[in-house]
Amino acid sequence: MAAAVFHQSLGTFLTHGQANSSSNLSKSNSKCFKVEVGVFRKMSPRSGNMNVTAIQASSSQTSISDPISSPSINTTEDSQKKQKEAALILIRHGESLWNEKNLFTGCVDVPLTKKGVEEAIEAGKRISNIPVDMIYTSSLIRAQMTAMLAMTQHRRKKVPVIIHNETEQARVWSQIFSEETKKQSIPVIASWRLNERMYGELQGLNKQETAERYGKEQVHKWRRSYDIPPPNGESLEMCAERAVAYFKDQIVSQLQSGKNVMISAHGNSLRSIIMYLDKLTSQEVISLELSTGIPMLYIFKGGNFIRRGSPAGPSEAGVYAYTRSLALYRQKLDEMLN
Ligand SMILES: O=C(O)[C@H](O)COP(=O)(O)O
Repeated sequence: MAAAVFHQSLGTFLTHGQANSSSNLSKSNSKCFKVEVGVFRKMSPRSGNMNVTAIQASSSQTSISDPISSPSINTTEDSQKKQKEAALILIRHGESLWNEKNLFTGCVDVPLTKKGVEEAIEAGKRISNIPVDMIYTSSLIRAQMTAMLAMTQHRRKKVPVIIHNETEQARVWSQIFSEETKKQSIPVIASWRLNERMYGELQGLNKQETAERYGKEQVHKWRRSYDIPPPNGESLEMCAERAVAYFKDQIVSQLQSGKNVMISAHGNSLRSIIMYLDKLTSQEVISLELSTGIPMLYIFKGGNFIRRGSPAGPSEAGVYAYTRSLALYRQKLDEMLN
């Protein structure tokens, strides 16, 4: 399987990067969704029905403008639309050198592997049509590399610029003095609050060997339970206390003002944010797995987060593009280039 997000409540893997994954998705989840024409209704996870993942969108499903066919994105009408909706892209970093070695990583700062670099570039292709106004990353290099590599694929060719506010001097020395250049930049804000959960005394240990030593069940509890921390490390609950708080304090206001936001972070900091966005219970979050390098799209509208699922490929229009016409345009372009 190329990549997957597993969701217990869906009872299935949502596969990506496969030509027919959208239809698989529709079939496998047809019992779980209530899909109305042009609308994805979010069902209560607690009722046993499931949160909605996008299957397909049409141009009537969102009023966010098509950035290719409507380049005049700054008109009054468009900005009114933007006040109502914004896109939120979440991406777990690409494979790191310690993912490859199957070591607990947590807050140890290791870079991407070559495969991780490729995953980040591939992720960038999948979101290349979605205008990005702000980028948030953790303070760890694997998340920052992923964000930067993904943005190399973006159609708008804006330049991601890391904001340095750690000291007054850093802020002053990194100023930009051209309004035009600022417009062509995307601020990148790094915060340790989006870091991977601190894995305590498991950091640097091999996951397989740890399971053999302490038992699979115990290690699974450390890795996936909501409130059981690994020895001297953070539980998901503790990780949520900083990551979700940061999301609510710093990021939601950007979305409310209509800015499209990308967050490049980690398996567990993103699990805690997704738990919040999808209103998952502490039981449901146990089965939430995020693959490396797969962007996930939410639309923020009327104060709600509507999950659009993960970008699956050019033929799966609405999953990753705002409008069907944009997706078809993108598909044609991809076909011409390949
Ligand atoms: O920190 C790590 O080791 C991984 O990035 C996430 O690990 P997990 O899948 O054990 O939570």
